[in-house]
Amino acid sequence: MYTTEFLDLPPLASAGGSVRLPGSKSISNRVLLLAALSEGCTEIADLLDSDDTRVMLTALEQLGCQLDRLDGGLLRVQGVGGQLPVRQATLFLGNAGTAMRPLTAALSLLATTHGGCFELGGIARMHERPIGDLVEALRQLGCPVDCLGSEGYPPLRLGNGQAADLHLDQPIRVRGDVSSQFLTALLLALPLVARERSVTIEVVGELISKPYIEITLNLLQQFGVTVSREGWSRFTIPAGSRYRSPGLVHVEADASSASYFIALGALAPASPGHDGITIEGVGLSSIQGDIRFVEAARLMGADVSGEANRLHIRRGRWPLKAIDLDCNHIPDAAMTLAVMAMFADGTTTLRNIASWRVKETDRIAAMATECRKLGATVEEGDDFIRITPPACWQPASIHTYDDHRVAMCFSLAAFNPAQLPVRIQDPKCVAKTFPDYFEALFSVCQAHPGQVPVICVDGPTASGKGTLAAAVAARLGYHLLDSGALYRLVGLAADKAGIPTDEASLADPTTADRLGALARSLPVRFEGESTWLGDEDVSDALRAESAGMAASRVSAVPQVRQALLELQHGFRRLPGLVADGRDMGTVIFPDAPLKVYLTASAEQRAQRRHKQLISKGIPARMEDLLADLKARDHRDMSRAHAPLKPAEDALLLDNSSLDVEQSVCQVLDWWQGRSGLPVR
Ligand SMILES: Nc1ncnc2c1ncn2[C@@H]1O[C@H](COP(=O)(O)OP(=O)(O)O)[C@@H](O)[C@H]1O
Ligand SMILES: Nc1ccn([C@@H]2O[C@H](COP(=O)(O)OP(=O)(O)O)[C@@H](O)[C@H]2O)c(=O)n1
Repeated sequence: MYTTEFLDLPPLASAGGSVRLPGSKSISNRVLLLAALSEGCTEIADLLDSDDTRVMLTALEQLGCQLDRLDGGLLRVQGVGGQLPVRQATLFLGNAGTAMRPLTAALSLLATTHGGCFELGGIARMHERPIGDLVEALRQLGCPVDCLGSEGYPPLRLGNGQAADLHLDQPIRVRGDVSSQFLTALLLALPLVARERSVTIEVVGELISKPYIEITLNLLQQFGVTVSREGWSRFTIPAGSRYRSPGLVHVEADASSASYFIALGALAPASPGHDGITIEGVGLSSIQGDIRFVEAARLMGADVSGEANRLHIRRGRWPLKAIDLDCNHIPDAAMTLAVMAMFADGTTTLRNIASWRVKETDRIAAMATECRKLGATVEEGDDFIRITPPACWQPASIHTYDDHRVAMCFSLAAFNPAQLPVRIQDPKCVAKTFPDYFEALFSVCQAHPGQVPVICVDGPTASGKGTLAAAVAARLGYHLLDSGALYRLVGLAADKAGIPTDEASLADPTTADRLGALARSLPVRFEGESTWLGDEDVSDALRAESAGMAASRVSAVPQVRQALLELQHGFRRLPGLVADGRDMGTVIFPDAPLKVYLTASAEQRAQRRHKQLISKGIPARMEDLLADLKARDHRDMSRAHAPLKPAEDALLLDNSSLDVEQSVCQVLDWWQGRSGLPVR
């Protein structure tokens, strides 16, 4: 997951390949609650691991439900059989509507029938999301529910510690035209109190987002409760209902998450050697309503085929076709249509989307504002949005409103025909449903040739290149290439293979060829902070001064430099790279948009290295370090092949009087200047 302040997406050119998506949020949180309330033990496969499921899991544990993680990613939930072991708890539910609404209903009923008291709250935005209609319905039933902040909004107190009877004789009336989650919450909760009598729910107003109710009914059935319904206005839970575990439940991949990859397949040219995008884990027989996004994407021109559990998407009609569509049945996935609309041949109108206004953020306003930043013309109303594609695309920094879907939608704008980069602010907001969204996106996308950005940091030893490069890479979410480590590895590997690396031996062409062959087939693996050579962790051995000296000697051998060239180019991957070494800007990445040549006085550098070694418990003498350092500088600068020198277009940074943070800020400033992106 990218936890950076922002993530810059370089202009993307093509896409192809296969992605497996994380489990559906709607199914995951419903299944968790049902498994927890059931009799018996449920094993759940492919459960989504995200912010919203994590708050549900924590809440269930607090309520006394036993959860065990099994091998193979299974979660075992020991059901409580409708009897909560805990009668009092304060639950923090973040911004997860799929946890807040059903838990409110279930805990209200249990608190009232058993005499408990629960407080439910979340982050500030959760306290702005209405829940009054559900509260009203629960009060009709005789449940004590107090709104602890504003009336009609969380946080809530459910129950007052006293057991009381519920009024189940009259149908329970609930509004269905603001959020279908209120009805879902009641449908999930009422079987707990329908052992002796049937319970009926009447929906007031036109029910929105019906497909989500279908998911609920489908899952209730899997857990042993068959609800009968008259149209979409009256639902009856039969007498004698009780939840029984079905044993094993598979969670489908998230159909709303699939919408980004369906859109990707529809708007990206196929990468060489690929025939579009394949999505694994969700297909045409999905129980999720958002699978009907496929129909909407087809209307816009996408070529989508599929099987029960897989989808395949190719770019069909191009440009995409503008549409005018009632999106009430796909409220979440419809946001993706708004971004597809920017690639269409005219004005697209998405209607009947009033529920967008009460989601993670006001999504109509958010989509309108951010589409406009990119140059689109947008009209918005209470329940619609109308988008005309940009005549002239603008570089934009997309604000994401702590809304995962805004972030995921706008990543697709990186396919803009003007080949402008797109900045996504706060990319970690995707953690709500799809923590590794950007990794998945990058795994199937390609940038235009030479457009994966590289920042080169070259300079003499101990100038702080490694420190600076790592910090800049971490701030930007870029990959890191410590090219010196590769030369150090060759030195170590030569030592192990018994190939001499003293200067006289290196002058012998046979030795040079052997070293080149060794460098070409280095069995190297980078795993987090560790570097492995074959089956040996050489992370510490690599940092020894002797390894640096050996690296300096072998790095003068042209065969070695040539052998490492391709390996180094392989590090240039989306979303970008920071590369440190001696010839990053001059030889390896001559087209890099930013090259920094980092220096400090020899004395300063020797002092830094001394401090660094001593702090690691490695004995060192200043005089020796200074002498070695000068020898290394001399050899690196005077060798015939790829000598250390600033690239012609490098920016010089003497950090003798700067601390690490100041150097990092300077480089980030330069980078911001070259990115062509607005800061906000
Ligand atoms: N700007 C700086 N000011 C002070 N010390 C620094 C600075 N940059 C790096 N250092 C310190 O100098 C030491 C050597 O830095 P390192 O990144 O290993 O250099 P290089 O990769 O150029 O050999 C480290 O202990 C690091 O913390
Ligand atoms: N791109 C590079 C990186 C390192 N090297 C060589 O490898 C040696 C060790 O590099 P390093 O970056 O790990 O060394 P330090 O600067 O960290 O001391 C350097 O002294 C260079 O001779 C190189 O020739 N080209």
